[in-house]
Amino acid sequence: MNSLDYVLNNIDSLDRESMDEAKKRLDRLIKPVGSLGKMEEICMQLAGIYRKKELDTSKKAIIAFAGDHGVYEEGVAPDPQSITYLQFPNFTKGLNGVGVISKFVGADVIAIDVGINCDHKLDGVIDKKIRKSTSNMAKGPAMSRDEAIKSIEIGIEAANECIDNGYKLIGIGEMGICNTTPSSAIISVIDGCDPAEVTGMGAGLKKDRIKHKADTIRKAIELNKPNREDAIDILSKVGGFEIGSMAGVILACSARNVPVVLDGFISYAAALLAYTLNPITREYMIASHTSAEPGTQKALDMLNLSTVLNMDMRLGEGSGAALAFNIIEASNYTYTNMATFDEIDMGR
Ligand SMILES: O=C(O)c1ccc[n+]([C@@H]2O[C@H](COP(=O)([O-])O)[C@@H](O)[C@H]2O)c1
Ligand SMILES: Cc1cc2nc[nH]c2cc1C
Repeated sequence: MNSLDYVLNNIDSLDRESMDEAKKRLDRLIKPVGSLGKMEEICMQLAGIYRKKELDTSKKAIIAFAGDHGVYEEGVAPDPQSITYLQFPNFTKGLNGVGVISKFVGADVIAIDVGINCDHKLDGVIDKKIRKSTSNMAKGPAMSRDEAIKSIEIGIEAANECIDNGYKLIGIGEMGICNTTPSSAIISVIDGCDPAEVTGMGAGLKKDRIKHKADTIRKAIELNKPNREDAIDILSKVGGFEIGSMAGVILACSARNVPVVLDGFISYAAALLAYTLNPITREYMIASHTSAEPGTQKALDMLNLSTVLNMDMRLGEGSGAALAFNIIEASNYTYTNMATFDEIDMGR
């Protein structure tokens, strides 16, 4: 049930009949046909995912993973690596961006350490540490193939546990100083573009260091030669533990008929890995917001997804996914509670 092979073999396309039923209801609501725009698309997608026209998005969670990155030593991130372990416990205390927004929207946050570079136990954090940080991808593969699969299976297990506990809407989040570097690498490999096209400031890298960051990514790709058609190869050579786990959540949600809400730039890299493993997964994704990181549009284009919100956010953590929960729930509430032309005489 938690194995990658099992999940990959159990992902089906959305249920067209339920989507058609939802569309029929949407077209009977007292409004011009299609006038609720993306709210309507979301409701039809939810109906296709849940395989029924009655939608329940009330119990929701952000599953966030944290890990550190060996490539940090190349000077590609602006902040001390210790921020990863200092910030992660704040996720479940309602103190940081994702914590506060989740509190506001009534979502739970689950925080899982898959590779933070610290030895001590972190308050409110589930310990699934694979290793204290990946290896430096500018010098060799970031992780072994077995570790890559393990990172995905940790994500699958976490999502399955949430779904067993009744969660109906799941968002993905992350924390990892330096993780825009492997994210840009993954997006560049899958797109086939030069890393410079998809590399940006991350958490605030100075403009004159961005070229060095792109050069480092190019060096890592040239050295490791990831196969762009093999997601496990890409993850193991230029990825990160938390990125693999986020991909695992996407795969499990797709196999269990639960919508999965993407967050920012790092989540797009995870989504592209899941999509490369099984393209049907994109039908289960809701892209919450357009990250300010360059490379965003390329990633979203490859996934053929458009975002719910455009807020110039680049915090990560799951903050954008949590914020979009409100829009998704409002869409469902409107679809469920608006009157229809059959119920009210509107002269037609
Ligand atoms: O979500 C995004 O689009 C996003 C864009 C830039 C940075 N971040 C966050 O900042 C960290 C990575 O930035 P960096 O510069 O250290 O690679 C990591 O903890 C992410 O959560 C997140
Ligand atoms: C404080 C801080 C919080 C973050 N949350 C996600 N990435 C981050 C990076 C920093 C530096």
